[in-house]
Amino acid sequence: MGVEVKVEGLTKSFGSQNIWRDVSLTLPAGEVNALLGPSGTGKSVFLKTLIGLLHPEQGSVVIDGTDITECSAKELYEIRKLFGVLFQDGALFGSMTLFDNIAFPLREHTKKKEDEIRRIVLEKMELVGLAGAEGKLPGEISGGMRKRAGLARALVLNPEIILCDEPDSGLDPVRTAYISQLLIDINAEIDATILIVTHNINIARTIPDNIGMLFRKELVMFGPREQLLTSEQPVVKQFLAGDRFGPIGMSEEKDEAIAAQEAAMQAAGISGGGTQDDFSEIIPQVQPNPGVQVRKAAIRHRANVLQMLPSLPPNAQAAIRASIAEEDARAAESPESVATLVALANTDFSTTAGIDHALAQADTQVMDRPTDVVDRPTEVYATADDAQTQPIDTSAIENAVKKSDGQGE
Ligand SMILES: Nc1ncnc2c1ncn2[C@@H]1O[C@H](COP(=O)(O)OP(=O)(O)OP(=O)(O)O)[C@@H](O)[C@H]1O
Repeated sequence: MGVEVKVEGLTKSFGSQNIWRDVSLTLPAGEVNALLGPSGTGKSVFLKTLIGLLHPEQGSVVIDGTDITECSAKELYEIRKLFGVLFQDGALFGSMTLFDNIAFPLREHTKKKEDEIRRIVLEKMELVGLAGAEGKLPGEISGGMRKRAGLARALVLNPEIILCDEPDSGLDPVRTAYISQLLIDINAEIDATILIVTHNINIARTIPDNIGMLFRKELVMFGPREQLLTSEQPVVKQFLAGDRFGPIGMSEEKDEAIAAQEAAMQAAGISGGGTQDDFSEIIPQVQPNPGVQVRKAAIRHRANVLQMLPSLPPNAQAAIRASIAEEDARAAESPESVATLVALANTDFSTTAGIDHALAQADTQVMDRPTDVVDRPTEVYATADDAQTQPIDTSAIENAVKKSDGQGE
C-alpha cells in the first residue's frame, strides 16, 4: 500500500520572494491527488519540497513516520527510494539511450543483475507503449515519447509515491487520455499514492480522488474532487472555466479598477473566453481497465469521504452523493468492465469490518468477474458431475479482454 504524505504548515521562499505559506494537506495513502493553480504559484516547487530537493523555512513533511524537513541525509536518501518522479520535461539524460535512462535508478539504487534490470526495463517500456524504442536517444524521439520514458523511469523501483509534474504537457488529447488511464491502472496495480500537478481540467475532472489548488501563495482548498469542482470560490470557478474575467490575472493580482471594468464587460455580455461547462455536473471518474486489479484506494477513499461528508459544503455533499449513485448504477449495469465499482457497490461502509473485508477481497480480484459467468448459481447443476461437464460461456470474459486490448496504445 502506498504511504500517506502529511504536510503541515509548510512555507517556502527564495530570498525575499515568498512562494507559498502555511500549506497543510494530507495525501491519503494510495489515493490519486491533483494539484492545480495558475502558472508560477509554486506547484513544481511544492513537488520538489515533498522529495526534499528544496528545503522549506517552516513546517513539516511527514512520510512513513519521518519528517523529511529535518531528517539526516542518510534517512532522506532512504525515503527518496519510495518515490517515482516524472519531472515536467521528462528529465532524461540526453547522451543515454532510453534503455539506459530507464535502467538508471535500478543501477543506482539496487544491486540487481543486468538480466533482471533488462526484464524490468522492458516490462515498464511495454507498459508505457515504448517497446522497441530501447536504443533511441531522447533527442531522436517526440516530446510525448520522452514523457512516457520519464514515466517508465519513475516506475522502475515500484514506488510507493508517484509525483507527476504536468504529465500531459506536450501531449495530444488522446495520448493524455492514455497516460491518465495508465496512472489509474498503475494506482490499481501497486496502490501507490499519486500526486499529479496539472493545468489540464479534463484530468482534474476525471482522474483524481482529491484535488487541491494553490493561489496567491496559499492552498485555497484540498479535498474530494467533488468539493473543488462544485466550489463557488471565484478563483476556482475562473480557473476551471479558463476565463480571463475573475481574480486571476495575466501576471499579478488585478486591481479594483480592472475588476470593475471586467464586471461591466461581463454585464454587457462580452465573453471572457471561458468554457460554459457546468463543473458541478460531475463526470464519472476513470476506472481501471478490465483485467486490472480492483483499486483499493477507491474503497478507502469512499470510506473517508462518507465519514467527512457532514463537514463538507452542501454542493459538495450533493455531488458526492450523485457520484456514488452513478457509480453504483454503473456497477450494476456493466459488472464485466468495472470491477472497482462492483467492489464499491458490494462494500458495507457502515462498519470497519465491512471495509476491511472489501479491501481483503480486492487483493484477490485481479480479474473482473463477469457475474453471469463466474457467479452462476450453483443450484443450476443437479450433480457435481453435471457441473464439471457444463459448458462455460466465456464470451463475456473474451469481450472484456477484447475491449481492453482495443484500448491499448
Ligand atoms: N530554484 C529556484 N530559485 C529561485 N526561484 C525559484 C526556484 N525555483 C522556482 N522558483 C520560483 O518559484 C516560483 C514558482 O515556480 P514553479 O515552477 O513552482 O511554479 P508552477 O506553479 O509550477 O508554474 P507552472 O504552472 O508555470 O509550471 C516562480 O516564481 C519561480 O521563478
